[in-house]
Amino acid sequence: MTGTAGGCFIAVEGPNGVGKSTTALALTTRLESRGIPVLLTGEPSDSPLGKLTRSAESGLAGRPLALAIAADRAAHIAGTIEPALSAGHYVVSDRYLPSSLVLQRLDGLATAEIWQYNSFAVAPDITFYLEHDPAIIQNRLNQRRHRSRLERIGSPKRELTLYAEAHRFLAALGWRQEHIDCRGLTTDVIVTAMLGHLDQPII
Ligand SMILES: Nc1ncnc2c1ncn2[C@@H]1O[C@H](COP(=O)(O)OP(=O)(O)O)[C@@H](O)[C@H]1O
Ligand SMILES: Cc1cn([C@H]2C[C@H](O)[C@@H](COP(=O)(O)OP(=O)(O)O)O2)c(=O)[nH]c1=O
Repeated sequence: MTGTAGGCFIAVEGPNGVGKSTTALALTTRLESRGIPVLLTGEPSDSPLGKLTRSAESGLAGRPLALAIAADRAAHIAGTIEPALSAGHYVVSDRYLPSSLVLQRLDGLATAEIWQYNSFAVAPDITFYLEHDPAIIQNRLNQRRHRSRLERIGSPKRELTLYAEAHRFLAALGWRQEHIDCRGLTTDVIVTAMLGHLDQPII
């Protein structure tokens, strides 16, 4: 997506509980503080289709869930991400296609089938994979009152392994991806590390 009128598409990925939502919000706030217009978004999206997908997650599983997530992603790209980039905005997405390469695999699908449903997806300018000690992530998840079906069948360790496989798969397709080991790092430091990886580093 690079070159879209100054816009920059950043995906924030990583296992449940690693800190994606916290970091995506902090990244957005930091960019805005530098005068950059930013759209903070995420998947499933907050459109009616995304909300339906989110609420149906305990009832839908496997292939039907994968297709619903892919449909929401197609609408999210065409209706939200691309228009923001065309307007020269930065876009920060809390989860994107790599989440499907992890969560739909947890749900029993093979990578080839997941890719078949998602091959339309534009590559972000950069995708960040947040990583942490699986025991610490698990501790965080244990504090949550509600845990989704996929959160319950996965584990931080398994998700980290599947993210490493997703990284290899997408690297072969030319995606630009960076890992950030969050152990012992404050959110501010993580955001600074992310900004240092951008084509036009932001201080
Ligand atoms: N850098 C950090 N240091 C310490 N705790 C963090 C950090 N980032 C996030 N957290 C905490 O970890 C928990 C999970 O974060 P969250 O952003 O909801 O994760 P995710 O969106 O990946 O599920 C929250 O309680 C959050 O406050
Ligand atoms: C983005 C994405 C989400 N999901 C599902 C898994 C989750 O149970 C659900 C919601 O995502 P999640 O990020 O866990 O929700 P929250 O924002 O509430 O923490 O959507 C997929 O199965 N595949 C995907 O690619």
